[in-house]
Amino acid sequence: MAKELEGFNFEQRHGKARVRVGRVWRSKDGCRHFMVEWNVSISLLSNCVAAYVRDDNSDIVATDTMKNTVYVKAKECSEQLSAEEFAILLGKHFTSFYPQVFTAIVKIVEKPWERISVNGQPHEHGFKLGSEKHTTEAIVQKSGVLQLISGVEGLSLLKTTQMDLFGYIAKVSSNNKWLLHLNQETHSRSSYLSSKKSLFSHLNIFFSLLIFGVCEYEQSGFEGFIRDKYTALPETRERMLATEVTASWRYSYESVSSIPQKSVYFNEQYLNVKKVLVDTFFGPPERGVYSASVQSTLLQMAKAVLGRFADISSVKLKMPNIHFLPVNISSKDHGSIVKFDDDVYLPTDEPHGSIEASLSRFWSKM
Ligand SMILES: O=c1[nH]c(=O)c2[nH]c(=O)[nH]c2[nH]1
Repeated sequence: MAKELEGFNFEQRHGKARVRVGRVWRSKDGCRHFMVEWNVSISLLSNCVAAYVRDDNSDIVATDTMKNTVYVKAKECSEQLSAEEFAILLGKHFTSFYPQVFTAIVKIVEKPWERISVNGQPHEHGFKLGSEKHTTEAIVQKSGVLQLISGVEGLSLLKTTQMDLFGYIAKVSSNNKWLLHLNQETHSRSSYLSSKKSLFSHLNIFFSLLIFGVCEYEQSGFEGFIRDKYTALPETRERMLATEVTASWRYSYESVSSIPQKSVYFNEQYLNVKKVLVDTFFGPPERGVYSASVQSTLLQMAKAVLGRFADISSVKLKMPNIHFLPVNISSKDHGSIVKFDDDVYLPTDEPHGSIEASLSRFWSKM
């Protein structure tokens, strides 16, 4: 909240960032362990202007106390809970325990420890580190008003340029039981290409098109953009599409008392949303889905989330376009040494395209 101070607007907050805590819970028989590792950042909005203007710290909640509180509350949580619930629990504590504090902002990044399987059997107490991270931010007011945002960061996704039309049809045919008899000598793409003029091949193409309708076999392209004297990028319907998704979504629960009571509800929701994002990016396993641009894929992903989850009011996606550059090498003496044929790429991480957008329901406040 802005305050007038000696003719200026003044806003302040203070907190403790990056408090790391691990918590283990055990099943009733003690055999199965559950664990989380959280990185907690707390920011308190409070009436402590005197500390800035009069060297009077009497209204300050020490950031060291905030750090200790994370461990005390983790200890007190005897049942496993989600990062969202822990963030809300901390927010409720700071805003109710201290008269000076009117708002608490608690962010948590959960490290992706996943239960390991040994010989296909889930291990009782063994974990390995996964890749993308579950994030959350709870903003809790003294009145109990809540804003709850969850997200995922570091979700790296890539779809390769799809094979050409004949390769695609060969794959479709060889995976399709009732076409298999037409397809005895066409399991590999090269044998397919060498026999592509045969009657069988034409029948394959015919039946494949019949079954799958319009043959949308490319996975990603980028065409029809502005061309001018600065533009060198060729148009394409065949390219690698790689990104590292950062997504955040706002839940529609508006008070701490209205959140679902099921203890790991938000963990389940995190997995559900992530699945919808990933499935929408890739499309069905056999066919995939064409991406006309990162922008178009991003919007489809955002729409899928809002379409699927009634308790999510808005979603924000950041999807850098991580370029895989075609490799073409030629020498003065030998001419072309490597000619790009949708096969050899130079992976890069910078520069990268930066594409982000958010989508909200009309009644959303995000
Ligand atoms: O999907 C894309 N969107 C862009 O805005 C863009 N710009 C660019 O150079 N390549 C791409 N690809």
